[in-house]
This record gives sequence, C-alpha cells and structure tokens, in this order.
Amino acid sequence: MRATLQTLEQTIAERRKADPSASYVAKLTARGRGKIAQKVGEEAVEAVIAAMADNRAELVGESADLLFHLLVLLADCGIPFDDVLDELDRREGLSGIAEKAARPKD
Ligand SMILES: N=c1c2ncn([C@@H]3O[C@H](COP(=O)(O)OP(=O)(O)OP(=O)(O)O)[C@@H](O)[C@H]3O)c2ncn1[C@@H]1O[C@H](COP(=O)(O)O)[C@@H](O)[C@H]1O
Repeated sequence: MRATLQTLEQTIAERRKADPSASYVAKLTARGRGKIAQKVGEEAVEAVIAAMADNRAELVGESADLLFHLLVLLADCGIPFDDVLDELDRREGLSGIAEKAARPKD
C-alpha cells in the first residue's frame, strides 16, 4: 500500500513541472492551490455520497480520486506524504495511553 502511494507521490512531483497541456497534474497545479483544495473538497463529497448510497464501485473510484487530489495538494504545500503516515504512526503509539493512565495502580 505504501509503495503505491510513494510511486504516485513521485509521479506527481515530476508531473508538476510538465507541460500543462499534456499533464493533468501540471494543469491543476497551474490553476493554483485554491483550485486544488476545491478539487479535494469535491472528491471528498463525492466519496461521502457514494458511501451513503452504498455504491461500492463508486466509493472505490471516488476514494482513489480523493487520495490522488490530496497528494497533489500536499505536494503543492511541500508536505511529504510520509509526514502524514508518521502522524498516524504516532497516534497509533498513543492509543490506549489515556486508558492505561486512568487505570488504578496495582
Ligand atoms: N491518479 C490520477 C488521477 N485520478 C484522477 N485524475 C484526473 O482527475 C480529473 C478529475 O476529473 P473531474 O471531472 O473531477 O475534473 P475536470 O473536469 O478534469 O476538472 P475541473 O473542471 O473540475 O477542474 C480527471 O481529469 C482525471 O483524469 C487523475 N489524473 C492523474 N492521475 C495520476 O497522475 C499521473 C500523472 O498524470 P498526468 O499529470 O496527467 O501526466 C497519472 O499517471 C496517474 O497515475
């Protein structure tokens, strides 16, 4: 899973500098961060609609669109996707800490 996103992140980094007439990533990047952010929002709403309609195929497709556009946005902000994964890892490490702290000591 991580390799797929890593490859896509790499491709996006390369395509940002491509000819906008030949690359969707370059075209979207040229339209500015506001437009990229708007696309992330639109794809998120479409994924939610697909989930609420219980449409599995649509949800898979819209989730792919959402992740792709999120990676384009992170690239525009100069944030490596590894930073997001590191944050998730950190939270996983934290899970259960509050529960353990609340437990009476032996
Ligand atoms: N994963 C994707 C991907 N997912 C979705 N899309 C594009 O996202 C767009 C979303 O469609 P919409 O109808 O929502 O948007 P639109 O009508 O094109 O644009 P708006 O008018 O809404 O702004 C489509 O044009 C899709 O082709 C993607 N375009 C590219 N990739 C990946 O990015 C790589 C680089 O692509 P290029 O930059 O085109 O070389 C590709 O090899 C793929 O791996």
